[in-house]
Amino acid sequence: MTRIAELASIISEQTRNIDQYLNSNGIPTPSFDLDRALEPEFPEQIIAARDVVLDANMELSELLLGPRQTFVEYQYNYFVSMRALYRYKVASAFPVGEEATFAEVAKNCKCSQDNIARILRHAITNRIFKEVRKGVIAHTATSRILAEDPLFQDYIGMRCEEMWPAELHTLPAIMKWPDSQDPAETGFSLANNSLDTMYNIMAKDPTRAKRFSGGMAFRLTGPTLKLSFLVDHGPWGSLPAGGTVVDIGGSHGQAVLAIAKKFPSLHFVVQDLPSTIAARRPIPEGSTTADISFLAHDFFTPQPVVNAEVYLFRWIFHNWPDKYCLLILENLVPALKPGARIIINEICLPEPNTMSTRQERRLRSMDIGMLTLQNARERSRDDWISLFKRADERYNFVGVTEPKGSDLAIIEFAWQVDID
Ligand SMILES: C[S@@+](CC[C@H](N)C(=O)[O-])C[C@H]1O[C@@H](n2cnc3c(N)ncnc32)[C@H](O)[C@@H]1O
Repeated sequence: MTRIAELASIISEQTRNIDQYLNSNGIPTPSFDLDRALEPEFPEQIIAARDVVLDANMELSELLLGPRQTFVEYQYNYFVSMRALYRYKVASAFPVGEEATFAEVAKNCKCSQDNIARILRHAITNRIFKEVRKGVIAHTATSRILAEDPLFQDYIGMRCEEMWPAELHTLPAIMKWPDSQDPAETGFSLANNSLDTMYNIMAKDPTRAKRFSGGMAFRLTGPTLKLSFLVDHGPWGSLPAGGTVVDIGGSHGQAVLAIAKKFPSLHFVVQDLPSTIAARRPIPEGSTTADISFLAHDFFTPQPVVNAEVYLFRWIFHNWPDKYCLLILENLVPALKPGARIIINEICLPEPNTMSTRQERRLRSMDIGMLTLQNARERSRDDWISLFKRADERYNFVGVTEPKGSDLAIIEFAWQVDID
């Protein structure tokens, strides 16, 4: 059997499994119709089947296109129409469920009719709106989310207005500052005509900062970043009752709250910068009986909570070049008791050829994204071990758990003792 026939057969077999699941659960077939704005919550085996289909489907398409056409067909100007939809607020130019002519949309968006028609017809090829009759459009599920979900709007804004220009400047930044470990020498800095870091640039513009954090919040709702992976696969059940877990850079305490709901006998401390701690949302009343406290702490200074059982870092180190990660880890050392566990919840980049190309592409894209924004990086298992050992030889690597379906692994170190 040729590879393309093999792929077609994988797709056929797994699609049949998904189809059977949808039928037996009364779930309508996937579509971009208006009423399909929300993806159903699939069980683990259906998510796995879907991944197999998507991986095989991507390989099949690329094989059939061939090396040159795969590149030519790549949508290198995807963000031109997407950015225009965002800037002109096209999705809000007419009500969901109704129709509008190009002329009406152009008038409401204060854009020329010719441009709006070209932008829309490009976007329509990505299933954002549909042209129901010549020159008349209606919403699809995608344009509906764009009209109704403020966090999705922020995400699109962040992609088009922040990431895209910064990506264009990433290579010039690498050439200007080779191997820089300075978060102010990046594509993002160049795109902003600045010699400052992304965080400082954002801090000067509350509107952009709010959009960025909304975009990040949207990303965090994605199925591959669910907190349940950390709750179900972390070491929480093996900790003594009353044991302390410190979530460093824990933002508003989302991760801690998820863990606390299942392990209420633990004591939790959420640390973040003073501004984040001051702006935090209160823990919803009745959501957990666990003891959760918040503490302003800069992780580049010595850790004030000593002798905790666990120090958790979720999505922290990938924001920083090695030089800064070493500082964070060195500042943790004086607080550690023998056997203290350091839990990292982040991407663990795969060894070559151990993951499907589609999934590896997603992780490698995140790595390039971190380079673009902060001269930071995603790390492999060897990178993690080397980083911790460079910080202090007494950090012992325990292991990596990679929950199925999760982009983030659980990487564990123990202080001074060997844990198998
Ligand atoms: C990518 S977010 C991760 C938030 C959270 N751990 C999560 O998983 O959603 C990075 C967090 O690090 C915090 N942070 C940045 N610099 C910090 C510092 N010097 N000290 C403490 N927290 C910091 C940010 O405020 C932000 O909440």
